Amino acid sequence: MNEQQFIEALKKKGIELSEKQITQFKKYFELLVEWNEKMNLTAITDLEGVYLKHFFDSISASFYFDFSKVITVCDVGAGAGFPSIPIKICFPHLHVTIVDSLNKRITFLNHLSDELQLENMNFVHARAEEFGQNIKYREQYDVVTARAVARLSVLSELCVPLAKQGGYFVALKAAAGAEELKDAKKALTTLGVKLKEEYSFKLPVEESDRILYIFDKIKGTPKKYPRKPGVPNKTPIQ
Ligand SMILES: C[S@@+](CC[C@H](N)C(=O)[O-])C[C@H]1O[C@@H](n2cnc3c(N)ncnc32)[C@H](O)[C@@H]1O
Repeated sequence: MNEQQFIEALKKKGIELSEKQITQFKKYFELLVEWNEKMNLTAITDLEGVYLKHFFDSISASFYFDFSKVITVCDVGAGAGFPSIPIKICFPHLHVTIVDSLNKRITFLNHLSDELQLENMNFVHARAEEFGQNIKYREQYDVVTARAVARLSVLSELCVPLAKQGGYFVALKAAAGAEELKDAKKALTTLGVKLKEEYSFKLPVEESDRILYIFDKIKGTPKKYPRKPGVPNKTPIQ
């Protein structure tokens, strides 16, 4: 998907990018490729791949979940900024917190955010399970997002404690998400979340399967979260 196809595809979905936003995506691509030479950010570095598999794929969550109705977003394990930075570019009113356990990626994101002149961004170097235990951050976000971080059973333990009561947990998944959902049923019930909506669709061009899960965090759910949730990445914090 080249830049023009990206602009057209978003327009069809009701997102009309301004010149400023088009330039922000261009700069994002350039910085991603430049920094990827110094540190491992992504295996996808060709323009068409980045616009499709990172930018468009991230924004596809907003075709089903209305980000214009929320303010605070926490993106768990965003790596090089996915899905929250492309979403933030399209919905500039959002206040976005990214938590990632790899400090090099946080350094990249701080630089990226300055270069793109993004406002109301907060980057935190931490494990989500520890971040979520901090009373300052726990149950603070309207919506918690994650893509390609862990299986749903573990991911829900990382993300749900951060969502406000009455807020949402939005998981961007590939086809394997369906199996993961079955395994995660118990964890989701314990955490007090309910599957609100589920959308299966295909990423254009390569026609690969995607599933978007939107979970509701029910008001009045138990405040007791597992003290030691499963940790997907056993390596020491870096
Ligand atoms: C495979 S990458 C995916 C990055 C991005 N979400 C994407 O879709 O391209 C997984 C990211 O999650 C981070 N991560 C893994 N476990 C984590 C945890 N427990 N808390 C915070 N970040 C975590 C890793 O450092 C890495 O940047």
